Amino acid sequence: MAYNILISDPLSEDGIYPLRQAEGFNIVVDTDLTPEQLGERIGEFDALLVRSQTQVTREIIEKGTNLKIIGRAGVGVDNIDLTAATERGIIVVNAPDGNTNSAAEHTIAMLMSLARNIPQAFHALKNQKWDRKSFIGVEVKNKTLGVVGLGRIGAEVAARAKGQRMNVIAYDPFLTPEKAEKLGVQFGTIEDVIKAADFITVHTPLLKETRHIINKEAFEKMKDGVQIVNCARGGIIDEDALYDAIVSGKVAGAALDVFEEEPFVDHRLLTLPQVIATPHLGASTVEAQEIVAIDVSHDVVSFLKDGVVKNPVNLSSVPKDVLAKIEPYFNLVEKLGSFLSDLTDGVPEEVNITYSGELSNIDVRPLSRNAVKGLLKSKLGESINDVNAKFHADRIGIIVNELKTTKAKGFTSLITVEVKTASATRKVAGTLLNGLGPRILRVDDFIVDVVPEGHLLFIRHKDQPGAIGRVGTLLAGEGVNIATMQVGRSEVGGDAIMMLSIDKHVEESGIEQLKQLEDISDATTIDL
Ligand SMILES: NC(=O)C1=CN([C@@H]2O[C@H](COP(=O)(O)OP(=O)(O)OC[C@H]3O[C@@H](n4cnc5c(N)ncnc54)[C@H](O)[C@@H]3O)[C@@H](O)[C@H]2O)C=CC1
Ligand SMILES: O=C(O)C(=O)COP(=O)(O)O
Repeated sequence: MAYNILISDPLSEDGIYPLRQAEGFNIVVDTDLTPEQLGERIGEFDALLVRSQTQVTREIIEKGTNLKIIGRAGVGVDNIDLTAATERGIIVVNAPDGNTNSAAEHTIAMLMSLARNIPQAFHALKNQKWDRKSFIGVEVKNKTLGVVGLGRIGAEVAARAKGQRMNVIAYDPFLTPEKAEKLGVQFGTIEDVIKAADFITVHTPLLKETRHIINKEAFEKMKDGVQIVNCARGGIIDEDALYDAIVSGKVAGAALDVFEEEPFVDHRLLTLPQVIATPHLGASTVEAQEIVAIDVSHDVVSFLKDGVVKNPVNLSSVPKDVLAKIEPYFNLVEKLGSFLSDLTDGVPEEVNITYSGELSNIDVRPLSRNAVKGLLKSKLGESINDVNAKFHADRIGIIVNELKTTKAKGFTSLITVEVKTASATRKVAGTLLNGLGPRILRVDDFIVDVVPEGHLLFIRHKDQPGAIGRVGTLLAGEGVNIATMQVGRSEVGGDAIMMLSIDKHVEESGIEQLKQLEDISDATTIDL
C-alpha cells in the first residue's frame, strides 16, 4: 500500500525520519502553498502534517477526499476545523508534550524581558542611545504571578516562577485543590487570580470559552500597573481591550508571542513602547521541533499502517494496556453492530451495549464506537468509521448506552448489543472463544453458535415437521448451498429460528419466496 503525505508547514527534517523510513510513504514538503493551492492539491494526499500556520478549514477538509489523518506537530489545534474533520471521519492527532518545556522557557524569558525592559533597551542601544533612565524595571521576586490555565505549560511556568521567588495563584476549571497544593500554588477563581496578580500569564487553549477571557471587564478588575504575558494563543486576550488598558495606564506592559491574526507585518499594539513581542516562537527550539515532528510522524505511520494512534484529538485516547485487552474484540463488536443493522427495519432510536465479565472493568468506549460503526456502516456506507460514528449517531438522534456487569454466563467476556427502533427491539450477543475466534451466541432470545462472517440467513418459523425441509428445497432451487445450519426453539411446537451460513447472498426475490413458505414468519439475509 502506498501513501501520499503532505507537509505544509516547516517541520524538523530530523524529526520526520519515521515518515521517511516507512515503506510506501511518498512525502511532499511544500511550505509555500496558498490556501487556494492547498485546496487544489489536497485531494492527492492521505495525510496532512501542519504546525500553526496552515489553516485547515472545512473547505480544505472537504477537498481532501483521500485524507485519513491530519497531524499537528505541536499542541494547539485551533487552526484545524475539528468538527469538519470528525464529520468526515478524518482523525486528527497532535504532539502534546514535545514543546511544553520550550513554551514554558519562552514564557519565563518574556516575563523577565518585560519586567526589565530588555528588548526596548537593546533597541535603544542598537540605535546608538545609551539610555539608563528610561528602562528602570521591576523585580519579580515576591510579586504575584497569576496563571490562567494550569495544564502542561502553565504548571511548568508556575514551577519556574516559584524558582524566581514569585507567589503563584492559578485558575483552571480542572484544577483540584490537591494538584494546586502539590504544585505549591494558590488556588483561586479567575476573579481571584486577576485581582491578586502583578503579572498575569495565560496558558489555556483557544476555545469558545477562553476567547477574550481577558477582556475589558477583566482589565478593570486588575491591579494598577499589572503586566500581561500571552505565549498561548492570540484571541485569549482581547487585543483592543489590551490596547486601551495600556494607553490608559492600567496595564504597565505586555509581552506577546501570539496574536489574533497571524502572520502580520504591522500591528497596532506594537506601536506602544510598553509592548514587547516575538513572532510565535514559543515552540521554536531545535529540541521541541524535533520531538513534535517525531511524535506526529510516528502517529501518522502507525495509523495508516495499523489504525493505531497515541495522541488522538478527536477521539478519546486509550492507554496501551487497555488497548491490548480490547483490541481483539474490535472485529466482533463491529460485526454485532452490522448483524443488527441487517436484522432491524427502521431507524435505530436506542442502542444498548452490555459488556459482561472481564470487559466490565475497563474503558470500552472504543468498542462501543465500533459497534455503532458496524450498525451505521451498512446503512450509511463505507465513509462511517470510528472517528465519525458517534457524530453520525448523534446527528440521527440515536441514544447509545454502555452497560456493564461482571456476570458473563461462564464466558470470559460477553458483549450484547441491543437496538431499539420504533417498532421492535432486537439483540445479539457474542464472544471470543479461546482459539476459535469470534462467535455469535445469541440472537434475540435464541441460543446459537455462529461464526460472524460471510452470508448468513436468519429465519423465524413455527417448530413444525417439514419447515426445515421446505427452506432447504427452496434454497436449492435458488442455487444457494447451505454450509452450516442451526435450529433453536422456545418450546416444542412453538416459535423457532434457523440460522444458516450460506455460500452466497440470497436475492430479495428468494427472501420473499421464503417468507411465503408455510410455517415461516420471517427471513433476513445478513452479510458480514
Ligand atoms: N506560543 C507557542 O508557540 C505555543 C503555544 N501553545 C498554546 O498553549 C496552550 C496550552 O498548552 P498546554 O499547556 O500544553 O495544554 P494543556 O491542555 O496541557 O493545558 C491547557 C489547560 O487549560 C485549561 N483550561 C481549559 N479551559 C480553561 C478555561 N476556560 N479557563 C482556564 N483554564 C482552562 C485546561 O484545563 C488545561 O489544564 C495550547 O493550547 C496552545 O494554544 C502551546 C505550545 C507552544
Ligand atoms: O504547539 C502549539 O500550540 C504552538 O503554538 C506552536 O506553534 P508552531 O508549531 O510553532 O507553529
